[in-house]
Amino acid sequence: MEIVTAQEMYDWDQLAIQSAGIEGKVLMESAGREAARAVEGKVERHDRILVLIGAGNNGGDGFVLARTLLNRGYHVQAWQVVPDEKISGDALLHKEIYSASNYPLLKLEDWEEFTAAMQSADVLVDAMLGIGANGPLRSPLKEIVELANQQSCCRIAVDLPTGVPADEGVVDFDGFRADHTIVIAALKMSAFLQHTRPYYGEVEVVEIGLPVKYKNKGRRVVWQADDVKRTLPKRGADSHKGSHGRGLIIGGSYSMPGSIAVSAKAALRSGAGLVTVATAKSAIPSVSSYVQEATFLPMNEKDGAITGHAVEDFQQFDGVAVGMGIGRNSEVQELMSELLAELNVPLLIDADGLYQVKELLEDVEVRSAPIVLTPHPGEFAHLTGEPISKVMQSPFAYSKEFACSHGVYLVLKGPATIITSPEGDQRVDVSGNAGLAKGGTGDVLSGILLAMMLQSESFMDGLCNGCFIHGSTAELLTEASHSKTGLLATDVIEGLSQSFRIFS
Ligand SMILES: NC(=O)C1=CN([C@@H]2O[C@H](COP(=O)(O)OP(=O)(O)OC[C@H]3O[C@@H](n4cnc5c(N)ncnc54)[C@H](OP(=O)(O)O)[C@@H]3O)[C@@H](O)[C@H]2O)[C@@H](O)CC1
Ligand SMILES: [K+]
Repeated sequence: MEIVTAQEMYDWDQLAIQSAGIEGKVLMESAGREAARAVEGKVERHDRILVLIGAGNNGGDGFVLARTLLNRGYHVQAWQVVPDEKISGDALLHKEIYSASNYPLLKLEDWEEFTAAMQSADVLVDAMLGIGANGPLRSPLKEIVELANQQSCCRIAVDLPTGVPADEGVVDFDGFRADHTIVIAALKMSAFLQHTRPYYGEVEVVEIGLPVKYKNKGRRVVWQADDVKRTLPKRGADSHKGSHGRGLIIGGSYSMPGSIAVSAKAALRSGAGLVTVATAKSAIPSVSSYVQEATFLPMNEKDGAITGHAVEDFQQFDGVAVGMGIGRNSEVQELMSELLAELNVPLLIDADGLYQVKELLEDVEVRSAPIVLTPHPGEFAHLTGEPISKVMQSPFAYSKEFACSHGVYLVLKGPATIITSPEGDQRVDVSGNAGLAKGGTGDVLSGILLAMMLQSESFMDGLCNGCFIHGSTAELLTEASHSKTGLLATDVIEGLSQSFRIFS
């Protein structure tokens, strides 16, 4: 499913109109009718529905939606909240069709009357402003949004909640706080940003007949269950442990053995053929007691942390994950530098390894074997040298800039995880829930991703599948047996088998 900016949506729309000959008024009819159908799924027959209609094409959708719901016998009041002269083009045509259907159109002239109507509505439908939002909300939309947000009724937005920017990077806005947003044709970027996402409520996308042939080439999409089922590698009947890759996990220390233990176990549970753990000698007993299926490469240590360099021993592996619980001392920096320069296999870097990589970005750029970086927002801010708030206002742009300029796969973790390829393709994984907001879950993800790197033909598919499986496992567990409060990283590992049964 596509994720677009406002401009990309307009381009798609224009191509459909010019090249496929679908007229704008036809698209508007489809958009309004599909939105009406979606509204029907969220309201009761007896609900009093108030449709707020603005000046642009979003308002045009509102005229179609109001007419459609009235035709179907719903209790609807249509309120045009802008002066007549503001309405033109396709929206004006649909206003005329609405009026020709003999349905009453109310106009915002008396604020008291309008307030009373809002207060007695069970459902407010916002068709005031969509992707054409330009700058902070002006009167009267600003006051209407404020009033609408004070009501305790159900709020439904068409395409975008009024005032919420479609694109990333805009933080200063007032927005309609929707319980549901019915998105027209394609998801807008702001549905995935932490500062705009809460305005959307539940999201439903409706298809309006835009020819897919002209769409945005799929360079920014949501990765969904069907994609996982289509691309997750199957285990052949005649495969052996060597067919599924030999993975190495480097990290851990005497005082932090858990991170590497859960990574190793998660990699094995995700199908890696063989997993070896390279860690401080003193950490091996505790790691091995949790993950009996792994083999070990003992590393020299100082104060319980890795100091040894053994890159020649690492060349035999098909993929390496480094950084979990490894610590931040200068010897680790040397090891990271050596890994980047000498190890010629795919390398995933997480946690403390990311901290070290900040100083080694030039080595990252010249490395020919793939590199995967898996930061959370704080780690990504550190890598970019920008404040976390700035990075998270425009995570698509920052991710793309970073992945392309350094030639890495970037997995920017969060409620909407953005996975970016070195070529700038982006996919978003929205699986998972608040149960994952706990220590150790990132280490589990690193283990899953290593296993996917070992087994997938396409790196991007593998990384996206790994993120999806991780999040979906948390969802499955909290639906079936666990609470979000009590969920542990180790529970997620134990739940992986169930997820692979569903998605393989
Ligand atoms: N793309 C598609 O495939 C299809 C798209 N469709 C629909 O069209 C929508 C896009 O329509 P659009 O381009 O007319 O923009 P839209 O959001 O209605 O806003 C424009 C109006 O808002 C006003 N306005 C702007 N900023 C403002 C502010 N800060 N505060 C107050 N007012 C402000 C602006 O006023 P002006 O600046 O001109 O004075 C102008 O009157 C899209 O979201 C979808 O719903 C479907 O119908 C069919 C297929
Ligand atoms: K809207």
